[in-house]
Amino acid sequence: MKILVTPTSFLKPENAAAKAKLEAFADEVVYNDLGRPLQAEEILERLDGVDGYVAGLDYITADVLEKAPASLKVISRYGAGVDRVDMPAATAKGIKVTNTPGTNSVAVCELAFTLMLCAARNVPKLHAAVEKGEWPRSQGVELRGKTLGIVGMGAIGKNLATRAKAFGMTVNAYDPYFDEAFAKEYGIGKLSLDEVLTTSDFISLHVPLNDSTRHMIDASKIAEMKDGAIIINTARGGIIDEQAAADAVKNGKLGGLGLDAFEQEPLIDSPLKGLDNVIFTPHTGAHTAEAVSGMGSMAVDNVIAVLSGEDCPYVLNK
Ligand SMILES: NC(=O)C1=CN([C@@H]2O[C@H](COP(=O)(O)OP(=O)(O)OC[C@H]3O[C@@H](n4cnc5c(N)ncnc54)[C@H](O)[C@@H]3O)[C@@H](O)[C@H]2O)C=CC1
Ligand SMILES: O=C(O)CCC(=O)C(=O)O
Repeated sequence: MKILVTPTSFLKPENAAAKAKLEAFADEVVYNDLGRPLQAEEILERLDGVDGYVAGLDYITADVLEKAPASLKVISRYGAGVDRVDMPAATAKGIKVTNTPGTNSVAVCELAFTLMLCAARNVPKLHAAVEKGEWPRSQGVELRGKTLGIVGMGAIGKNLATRAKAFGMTVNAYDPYFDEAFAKEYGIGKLSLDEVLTTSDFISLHVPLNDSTRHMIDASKIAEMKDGAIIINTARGGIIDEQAAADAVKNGKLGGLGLDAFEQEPLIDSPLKGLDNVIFTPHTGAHTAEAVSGMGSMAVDNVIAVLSGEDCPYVLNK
């Protein structure tokens, strides 16, 4: 068996046991030598003879899957999102795709909360000012008493909701598969998407990127939001129309943005850069010691289970 492993954080010490397990199972394990997610051509150059592929945030397009060798049986996503895997093409080729749901939900929720607090108090700007020898006594807002609107109340959205309640926020959510029992237990309001967007001081996005969520936050949706609303996106670039969001920060409609995910990663040229109270992190929501270890061990278990012909509950395209 030959396995390709591309998430560079898989090689952190937290994954020593998972790495040893994989290396004991396989005849050959090839690691990502580029130190970043792979583009289509770069994937193909590394797929020769590969049976299992533990995949980071690589762009696994239909073209890659059509040209993939017949040996490839499983793509084991190291993480929750599968938007960068062309699922119909994988299914057509008989390649199973798995993911690691829930392994990084606390890590991402804590980053979303961090971005929300940083935007509320303008922390990055204050830090930069103090570094320069300035001492601005800026004024922010408290989260207490504010309304948080969560779009997508799955693993991450639910973790965020409970923490926001502890901070004294009113929490409402939109999710087509709304979990009524959870909402009742924690006092979360069930609203439509438009109601969430028009009534919230903070809006946090936790939906997968697909055809129904692409640009779900566009200029028209932003226009209906409360003046000064702050949007947090730790889900995927592409859910927000970045040009529309940048324009809305510039003209004062939005109070700020906290972003961990972008349409083009890494973020090089972007209308979002250089704006007041737009806070970036480099798609690092899942990068805590705990989540890296959780993603690594489940991704390894998934690839081994599929290649061993065992039942794997995390196969998304049965
Ligand atoms: N920044 C990062 O490093 C990470 C980002 N993510 C992103 O966050 C997303 C959510 O992750 P989880 O909460 O773990 O997934 P999840 O599958 O537990 O939750 C997603 C929720 O979104 C809901 N949903 C689907 N379509 C919707 C729509 N059109 N409107 C509203 N709700 C909708 C689903 O019903 C589900 O409850 C992932 O798909 C991934 O893209 C996930 C992990 C790490
Ligand atoms: O950081 C990673 O490698 C994966 C995080 C992520 O975006 C996901 O779980 O979908």
